[in-house]
Amino acid sequence: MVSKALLRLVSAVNRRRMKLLLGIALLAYVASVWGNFVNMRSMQENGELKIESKIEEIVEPLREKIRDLEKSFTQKYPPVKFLSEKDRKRILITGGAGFVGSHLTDKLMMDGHEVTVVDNFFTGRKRNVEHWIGHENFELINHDVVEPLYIEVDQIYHLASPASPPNYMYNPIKTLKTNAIGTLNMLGLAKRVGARLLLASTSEVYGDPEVHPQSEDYWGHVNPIGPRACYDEGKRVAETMCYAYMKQEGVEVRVARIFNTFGPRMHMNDGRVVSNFILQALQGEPLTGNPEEHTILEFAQLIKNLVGSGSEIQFLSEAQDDPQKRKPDIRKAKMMLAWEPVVPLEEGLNKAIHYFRKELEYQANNQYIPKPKPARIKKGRTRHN
Ligand SMILES: O=C(O)[C@H]1O[C@H](OP(=O)(O)OP(=O)(O)OC[C@H]2O[C@@H](n3ccc(=O)[nH]c3=O)[C@H](O)[C@@H]2O)[C@H](O)[C@@H](O)[C@@H]1O
Repeated sequence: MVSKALLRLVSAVNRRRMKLLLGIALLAYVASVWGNFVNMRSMQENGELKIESKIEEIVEPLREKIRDLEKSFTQKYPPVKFLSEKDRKRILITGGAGFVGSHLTDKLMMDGHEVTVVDNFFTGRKRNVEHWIGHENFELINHDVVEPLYIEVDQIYHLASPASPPNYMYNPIKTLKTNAIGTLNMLGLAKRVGARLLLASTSEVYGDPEVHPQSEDYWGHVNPIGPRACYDEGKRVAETMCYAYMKQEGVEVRVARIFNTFGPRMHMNDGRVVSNFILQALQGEPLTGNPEEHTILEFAQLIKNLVGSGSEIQFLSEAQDDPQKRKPDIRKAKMMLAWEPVVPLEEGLNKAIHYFRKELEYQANNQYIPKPKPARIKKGRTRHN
């Protein structure tokens, strides 16, 4: 009896235990299912976050591209003055994509005129005037002035010609054609439309000058068959043609004899002293100074210091017909035009250095670093210009 009662008691206890155990197991099961569910949820959320950030990584540069595109559609041009029809001139600038021409383009555009740039891009570059492309007052024509040009304009600035020795000596006959035939064509155009023409001439019309400084009435000292003659004589005949058209045809002409200039937008391969020295100093190469010209040596030292370069200064033999000394006598220009240079040497050099540093970076990014080369005459090659 006792044993039966004991068994019932034990089994009752066990049933309760079993129930308890079952309850606990059920709870554990529910908890684990819930846990898994929560885990999966958070994994899913994590996954969603990861996907979202991946999408963001891809989309953000696209958004940036769209913003750039939007900006380019609403492109802001440099500020342009409004000129009435009466005051607004139609101006042709030959060589307007070059170093000097593109700055003139900026000035005349900002003054509110309609500017047509004509350039064959031998030394000029589209980059120099790209900020005006699309502007209603601006037009860019790829044309060689050796070919006639028929357009209607009020003024002509005739700058088209290579201007640095390596460039104009590259193809001397082409340089002669550009200055002779090109200037003839522009004067013919000026005559037909009654436009005033300004010729960009050069200090090289003085050759290796025998007077110092050089004034407008000095006739010059040019070797007519030397390596620089294509440019020197080309510009001299261009000047002669301007005054012949003035006297014979009544064309209004102006001649500006530009001395050695330098600054932003100068071509990397220009080959003149300032760009050569700056590029050499920036690239840690020797500055090739002329021994006879003390001022050139000073110049080399100044550029070296401004660049902060470790380049040495190297003395080479001088180039044939290289002018020994040149300095403009600007008294007349000052008196009649109230003109005188306004940018001090160091400021101008710093601007040029800043520009060339950027150009070197640009070239390096495009895997091409040109080095200024000394001028040389190419022999035995047929050209078809
Ligand atoms: O050989 C001559 O006897 C004549 O040469 C020129 O007259 P022309 O050859 O008719 O030429 P221009 O009108 O002066 O024009 C010179 C060049 O400019 C070019 N041109 C003319 C006009 C124009 O709009 N665009 C243009 O490119 C023509 O190719 C032309 O060959 C002189 O102007 C005349 O005085 C001279 O008598």
